Amino acid sequence: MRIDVITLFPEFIRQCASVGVVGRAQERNLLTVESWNPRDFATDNYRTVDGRTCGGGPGMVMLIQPLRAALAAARAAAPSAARTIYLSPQGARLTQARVAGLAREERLILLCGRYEGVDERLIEREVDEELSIGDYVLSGGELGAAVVIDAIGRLQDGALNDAASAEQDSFSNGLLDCPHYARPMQDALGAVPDVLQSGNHAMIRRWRLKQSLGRTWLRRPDLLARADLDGEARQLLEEFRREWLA
Ligand SMILES: NC(=O)c1ccc(NCc2ccccc2)nc1
Repeated sequence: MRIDVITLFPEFIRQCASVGVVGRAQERNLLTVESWNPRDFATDNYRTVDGRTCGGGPGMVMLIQPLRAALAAARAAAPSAARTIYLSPQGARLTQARVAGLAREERLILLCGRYEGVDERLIEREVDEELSIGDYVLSGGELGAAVVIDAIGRLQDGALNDAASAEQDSFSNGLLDCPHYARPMQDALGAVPDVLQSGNHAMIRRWRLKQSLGRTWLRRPDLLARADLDGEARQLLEEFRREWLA
């Protein structure tokens, strides 16, 4: 998969995509992340990329011309068509389900706004989808792009050493994740739950599912309301609730 990022801070994106699982995915040629700086495509002597807001008001808006030229260069850099995504507070909320869909695309172009954002005409004409990583305003779309790159990168086949861990992630089944423990089994902070030391994998699977259901019930009832629970899950949740309320 190839992701091209249009950003005034290419170094930031390059760094984010060079560490950890995403960096390894790039080394394994599972993912390519390239950045394009609109300032390199500005045609005036001052390399201007922003302009005053028409109609007055505070702040600046990113100009059409440098962005269109950078987008055209990014598109021309590889043969296949690319879905163009604009990171903005006005976008649809990013969810794991949406990430899973985007992870199957062959190419993405991520457009990062700065200042008050991008000229609306560019969004209408060149952007396929607006995405928001949450209901808050940042100084730029780059952190949103980094989030999208990370969430998608780790889902590329071969990126995670143990593919199962992507399946068992929080949200991959619509529930929160269960608790995790490592050695020592006994520590000043407490003991690892006995079931995890039992070696009984059926019991361990049930315990983990029960913990995920219980945590989702306690912390994110909104997710639980949307989850499609089978018979076993409903029974385990009931057990958890009974024990919790006892
Ligand atoms: N919540 C998000 O995903 C997000 C994305 C970008 C951003 N800041 C840049 C910007 C500001 C205004 C209009 C368009 C882009 N802040 C938050």
